[in-house]
Amino acid sequence: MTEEKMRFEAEVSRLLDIVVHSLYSNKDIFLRELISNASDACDKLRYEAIAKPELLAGDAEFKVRLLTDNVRNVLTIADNGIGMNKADLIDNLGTIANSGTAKFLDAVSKSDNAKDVDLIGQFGVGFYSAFMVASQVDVLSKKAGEDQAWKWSSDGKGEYTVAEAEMEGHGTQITLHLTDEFKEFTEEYRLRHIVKTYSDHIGIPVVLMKADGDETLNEASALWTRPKSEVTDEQYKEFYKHNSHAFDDPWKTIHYQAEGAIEYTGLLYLPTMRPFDLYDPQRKGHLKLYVRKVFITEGADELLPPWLRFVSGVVDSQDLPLNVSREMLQHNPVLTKIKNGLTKKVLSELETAAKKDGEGFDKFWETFGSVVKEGLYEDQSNRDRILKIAKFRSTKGDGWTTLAEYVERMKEGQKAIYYISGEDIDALKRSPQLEGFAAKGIEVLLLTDPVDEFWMPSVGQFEEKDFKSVTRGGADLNDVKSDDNEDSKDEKKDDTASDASLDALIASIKIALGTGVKDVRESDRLTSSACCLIADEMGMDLRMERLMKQHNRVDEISPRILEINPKHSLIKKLSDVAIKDAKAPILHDAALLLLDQARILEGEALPDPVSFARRLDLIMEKGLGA
Ligand SMILES: Nc1ncnc2c1ncn2[C@@H]1O[C@H](COP(=O)(O)OP(=O)(O)OP(=O)(O)O)[C@@H](O)[C@H]1O
Repeated sequence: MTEEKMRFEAEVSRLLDIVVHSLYSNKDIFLRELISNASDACDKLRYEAIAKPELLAGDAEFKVRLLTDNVRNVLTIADNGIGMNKADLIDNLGTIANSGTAKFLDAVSKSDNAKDVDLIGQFGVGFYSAFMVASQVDVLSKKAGEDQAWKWSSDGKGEYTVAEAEMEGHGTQITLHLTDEFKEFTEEYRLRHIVKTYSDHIGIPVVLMKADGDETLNEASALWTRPKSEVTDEQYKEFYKHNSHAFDDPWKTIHYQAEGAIEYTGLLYLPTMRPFDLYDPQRKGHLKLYVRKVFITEGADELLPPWLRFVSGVVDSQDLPLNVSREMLQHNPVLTKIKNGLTKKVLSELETAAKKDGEGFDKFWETFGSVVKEGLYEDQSNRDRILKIAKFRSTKGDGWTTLAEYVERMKEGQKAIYYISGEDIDALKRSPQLEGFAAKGIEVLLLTDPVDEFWMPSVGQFEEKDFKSVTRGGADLNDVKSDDNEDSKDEKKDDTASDASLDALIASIKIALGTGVKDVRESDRLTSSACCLIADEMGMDLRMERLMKQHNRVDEISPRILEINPKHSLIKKLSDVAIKDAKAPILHDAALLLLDQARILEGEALPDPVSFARRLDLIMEKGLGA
């Protein structure tokens, strides 16, 4: 028998090192991981056997068997699932096949403290957890439909061997040579307890092989097929962890039976924590499709819209044919109906939570709101319902607000729902474009998710009120009734540069800036800043355009409108100069400085910082009377 010696991929060695050096304080979970893999292997064979029943070779009673030997200190976990051939063993147990594990390593390497349990808690390292309790692991496996069995062995220290082997039937037997410290895992009571705690929901029997007769340790009926009243919270939680490869607790568990035209059982979970790969385009969801308890596929886009991709669980259909292939799932009318049903169910659960559990819902929104908002432009049929539960930050207080609450607070004469968007809440709050709104007591929504730039233009309205960016077009603030003290301020005409002098200043700024700006005009939205940039009414929103530029979706930022504040003392002084001498050299430098200042306020890079610095020096020198 030839034995091949191979080295683990470097990443696996690193992973093993972390696992062995006590990643999880709770060692019991190695058994959950191995039983979970065994049950997945049985699910896979059950599915393959639909088309090729001969793969079962007469062994259709799927089960996981636990064998112990407390003299040799050995625990074996055996299944009659799909099995692995030589290539599978090398691919699955010698490299990082699982993208989640690769991400895990990535995250650990970025963390200062490799024992950062919160971070690590989000990941499962599956098979490799066996090395937490064993000094050597042997995997004997035969793939269903093949004749040759293989044995994989390793002490987890950098190398493993693969050799031809003998084995009856197909499946996988994982033998753990336990270290003395973990002798307890050959004790029947320990295994009974662990299986009950972590693997009770597994749909196939987990059987402890004993001298005095075998004992099935788990319930062995798929959890979702049991009546709700017979499932405990703990069991729901464990199933969530197993099914979703998650380590948090679910925020909501939705277990229901859909009856009528289409019959299916849904067991859906809304997580508490954001899965680390939620924005990874390669990510597969964790909603599994079963047809009458036979596993068909996982993470099918046909089951849930992308804006609900954080939902995990199981859907078991009565109406699909058992031999449905994964390819046949696309455009399948039954599946489309199930998808609509699941979406409505989750939405109504969210609506109820928004009404009855404000705090819980706010936390959910904080974690998943940016994903749910994708539904506002992707899912026309549910747009209105999503818009009603959507929450926003605003210039009123630090909490969240709904659009309905915003509308209730709108000022007399205010026609639009105002918003400003950008990357950072605090920077947004300081935007000069907000000054006039603040002075009139008008609330402005503060949007910081990139997705906001996409749904805003396509949704356009809420309760017939237009959404309007405060960085685009006219502010229309004159129609809104001011708070009393502000009215009197407005009336103080001598506070403002005269029309004629302001016109002269605007004309000279326009000449100085040329095509660098689209227009220069008087602002009604500024109170304390001298100037700001605004996008054209018809143009793209300032921040939207910047975002598109970052993603190379537009080549050039288009010229903006420079608004100047006629009440600002600098503008007044410049206006006085302009009316006396339109060609005064200071006006040219001042125009360029004002534009650069407005760019800085926008958080934009200056096109020519050297000239900016030179001009600033010059003006400072003049100020010092040099
Ligand atoms: N008992 C088994 N029978 C057949 N294949 C198995 C078995 N155990 C593991 N494998 C294979 O090895 C792969 C790696 O297993 P591992 O537990 O490391 O990751 P995983 O199960 O894919 O993901 P996770 O650990 O996040 O649940 C599995 O995807 C599977 O293909």
